[in-house]
Amino acid sequence: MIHASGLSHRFRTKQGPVDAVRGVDIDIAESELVGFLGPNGAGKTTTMRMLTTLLPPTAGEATVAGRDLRTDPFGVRRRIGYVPQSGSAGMDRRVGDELRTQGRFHGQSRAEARRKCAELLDRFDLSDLDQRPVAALSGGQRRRLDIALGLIHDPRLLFLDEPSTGLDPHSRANLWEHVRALRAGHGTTVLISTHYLDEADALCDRLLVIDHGRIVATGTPEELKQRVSGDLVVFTCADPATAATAVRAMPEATDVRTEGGEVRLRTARGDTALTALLRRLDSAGITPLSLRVERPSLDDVFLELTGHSLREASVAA
Ligand SMILES: Nc1ncnc2c1ncn2[C@@H]1O[C@H](COP(=O)(O)OP(=O)(O)OP(=O)(O)O)[C@@H](O)[C@H]1O
Repeated sequence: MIHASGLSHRFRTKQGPVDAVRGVDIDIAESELVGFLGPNGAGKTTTMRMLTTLLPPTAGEATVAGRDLRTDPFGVRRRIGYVPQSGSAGMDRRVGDELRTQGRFHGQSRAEARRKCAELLDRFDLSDLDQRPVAALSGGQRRRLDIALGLIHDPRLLFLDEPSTGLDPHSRANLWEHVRALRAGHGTTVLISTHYLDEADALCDRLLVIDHGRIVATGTPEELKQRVSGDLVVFTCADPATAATAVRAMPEATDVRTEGGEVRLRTARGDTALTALLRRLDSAGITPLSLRVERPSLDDVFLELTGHSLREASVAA
């Protein structure tokens, strides 16, 4: 659904050139739900603006929804939906009119546009605001309208640039429910950037991690977490030093340490290594008193890949 190679964008500023995106390759299959993660200024929005034809690449090429970005930008636009970070609704328009007009613009009949508008107003808790001017909406309400506008024509490919930012938990849950329903019902492909790592972890099939304009990792959330440093297994027993010596002989265990009366070790898959660990301890005559497995989080992945925590970066922004 998206094939991009060597996609780059250089902004020219008075202070000199800014290489916002540096030779990005992206392949996204039909119906994939892909999370686009990266710290502030990593190049997510610039990449999305190129893929949605809003910004010409300075190098590279891409096919988006089966159409060439450079030679058929209108073909691309007809097939995609884009929810930018900043609002796309006209301030002097009424909420319902804006949605219905957008539906008509995409070729829907009057009745179809009315039906889709009612469905989306309901989905995003905007039904009471049908006649309200956009300028009189709160920030969260406006954000929900932006998302509804991007979804009005049931696009085959949907780009969502930090759609959850500014939404309350209830609206976030509604948004994700809608995104999943779109995929289940229509096979919609979705590229979504988010700073909510828990969302990305739970809901995306695959993640792309970008930093300083380059893709630094791609994989399922599970694959990325495994790549980092494996699970942490922590156990206590009567004699931690002897236990640590016994565990060091295990090929599955790395970085075996004793700390505060606990034995801590890293292993690629904590769940499968547990049986081997328990056998090993048993044969050494050691009985564990407590044992736990800690899986790496996506924030650990971030820290390892980019040198900083996404959580800290987004709080600071
Ligand atoms: N119009 C512009 N002119 C000059 N530099 C720009 C412009 N737009 C973006 N940049 C720079 O390009 C780089 C990438 O910005 P971009 O907005 O793509 O990052 P991002 O990953 O979307 O960040 P965020 O998470 O904060 O939205 C940054 O260094 C940014 O300052």
